[in-house]
Amino acid sequence: MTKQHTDDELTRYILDKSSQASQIDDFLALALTEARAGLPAGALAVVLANPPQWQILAVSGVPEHEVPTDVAADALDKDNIAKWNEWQAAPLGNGYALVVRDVTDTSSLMKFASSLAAGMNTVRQTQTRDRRIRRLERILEVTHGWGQTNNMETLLHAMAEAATDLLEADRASIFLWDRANKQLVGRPALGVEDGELRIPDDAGIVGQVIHSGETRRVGGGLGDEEINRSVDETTGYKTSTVLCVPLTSPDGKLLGAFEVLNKKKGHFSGEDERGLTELAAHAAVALENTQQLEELLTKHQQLVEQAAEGVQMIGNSPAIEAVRSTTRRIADTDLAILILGENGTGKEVVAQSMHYISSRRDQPFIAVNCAALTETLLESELFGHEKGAFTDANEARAGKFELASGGTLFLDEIGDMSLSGQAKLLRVLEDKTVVRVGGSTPIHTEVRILAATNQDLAAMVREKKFREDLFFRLNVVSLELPPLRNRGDDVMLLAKHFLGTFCRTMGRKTPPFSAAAEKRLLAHRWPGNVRELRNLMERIAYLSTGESVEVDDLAFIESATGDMTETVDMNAMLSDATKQFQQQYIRHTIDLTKGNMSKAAKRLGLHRSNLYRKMRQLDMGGDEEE
Ligand SMILES: Nc1ncnc2c1ncn2[C@@H]1O[C@H](COP(=O)(O)OP(=O)(O)OP(=O)(O)O)[C@@H](O)[C@H]1O
Repeated sequence: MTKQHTDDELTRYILDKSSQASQIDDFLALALTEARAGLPAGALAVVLANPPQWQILAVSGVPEHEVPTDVAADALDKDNIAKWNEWQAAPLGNGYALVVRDVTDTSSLMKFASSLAAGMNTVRQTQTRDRRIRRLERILEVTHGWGQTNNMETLLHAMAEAATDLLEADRASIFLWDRANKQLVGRPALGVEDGELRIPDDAGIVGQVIHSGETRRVGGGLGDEEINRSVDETTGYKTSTVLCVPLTSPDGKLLGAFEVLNKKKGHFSGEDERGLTELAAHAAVALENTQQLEELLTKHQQLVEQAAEGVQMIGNSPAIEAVRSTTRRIADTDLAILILGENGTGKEVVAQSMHYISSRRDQPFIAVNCAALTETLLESELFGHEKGAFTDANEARAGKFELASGGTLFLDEIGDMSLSGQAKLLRVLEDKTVVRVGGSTPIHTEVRILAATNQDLAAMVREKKFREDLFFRLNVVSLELPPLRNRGDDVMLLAKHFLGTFCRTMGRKTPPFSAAAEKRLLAHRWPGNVRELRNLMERIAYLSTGESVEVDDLAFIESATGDMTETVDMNAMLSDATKQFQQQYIRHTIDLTKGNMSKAAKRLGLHRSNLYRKMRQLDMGGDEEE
């Protein structure tokens, strides 16, 4: 048999085996054994350069540790046969090399090396095809049940689970595109309170996929800076690798994006990309079939609308009209606003209405009462803390400034904030960043601040209890809510509104107010303002039993028959002081006569109709006649 003949036989053998093999190891074992006899060779090995190491894939006639890798490195470097003593090496492409000992015929060696390289390629293709088939089978297996379920939540969970499993990732989320609100709704959003993550539709990698309709693979040193860290901050999760594909329905409608995070080993591959694309195609069909898709997207909208409807600022008095119109005018600015007024005058109501008529309405409204927490707790509540920042800080936590980002943060009782808290607040207002307690990294936040107080902040500035720079910053626009006693007939509007609401929840018909009861309500000083009135109406709804609300039902009104304990503001102008005194004196007299206006007028030496006129002049309400 000629040498040429043996070489050809070896080549045929190699190609034959490569078309049957499904595993590279099996193929190499057969090929090397055959070549040892055919070439012939004393020993053979196939190695892979995997810097800084070498991987020995197969050996014949030599233990693994005796395979010389330097000669293989030489061969790869010059892309040609290399020699070292009785050893030779030939490159096989893609970092693979064949290493042989005691081969005399270099031309046979080269022929064998090239058929071995071709054979390895064939086996690799078979392996890829097999993996693809297995992946498709697995996809069919997991997606089989999807068509049956009509429950969006279950479906989304199943999809995320299938993706994490199939792609060996740590997490997966499906982002549905809420076009109307330019938002992406992430489900399931593990680690987020109430399981829903909403981000602007142009944020981060998912945003790019939505807008370009193209797959993105990021992380592990490639485009890391594009990962949206603010989402990580919300979830407390550290994203290192991301694969995100568009979620497109069969008729080409872009429904959202399917994202997997953190490949357990290494980075997401092109094969992972194909796998997720296939899974996404199935997911899109299943999702389209659930009627809940629309519901999910509209649910949030409905919740926002409900919340917005719940915030009603009742009142027609000129002072309230003025507040309402200023609120509308400044709602869509990002200005920090100071809302002033006694306790219970509706400062939070104003803050909420401003939020719900602004373009921030789809984002959170968060209220914090600065007087309710100790100095340390308040700072960690507002600015968040890093792990170990203080004894109980077992893990890092985002503060309200971060959580409210994109929305509104209402800081009630701002006068009670510590000076160091005030310094941090100023920083948020000036450069839109917060630094967590115990941390040093500034975190960006797009929050709008509305602050409220019933204290005299200017006086506090003089006493050095409140930072002057912060005061000026907050005081650019301020809104003043008048006490209820100065809102005239609004008292009755509010009383009827509250009584109606409470009676409806109790399933009870709302009783009307007797004329005497109305007068009594209008004459009261309302030291607790709207809150006091609301509480009173709640008690009446539960406790009164008559067809109408009578003066006797109002016995709960504080100091209704009490002494005249009110005082006139000694800093007021004479005309205001006189007005205040007259209001108080009339109220006191009406209280004494238990709301009997004729008796009250008599005691005051006035005709009854003159008393009503006087009350109207003094903004005390007072529509005519019982
Ligand atoms: N104009 C209004 N229309 C309807 N309800 C109101 C109005 N003003 C206040 N309320 C109701 O009165 C109660 C007290 O209002 P709110 O909490 O807004 O007052 P506040 O000034 O923020 O009080 P505090 O200073 O004590 O925090 C709430 O139940 C609120 O819904």
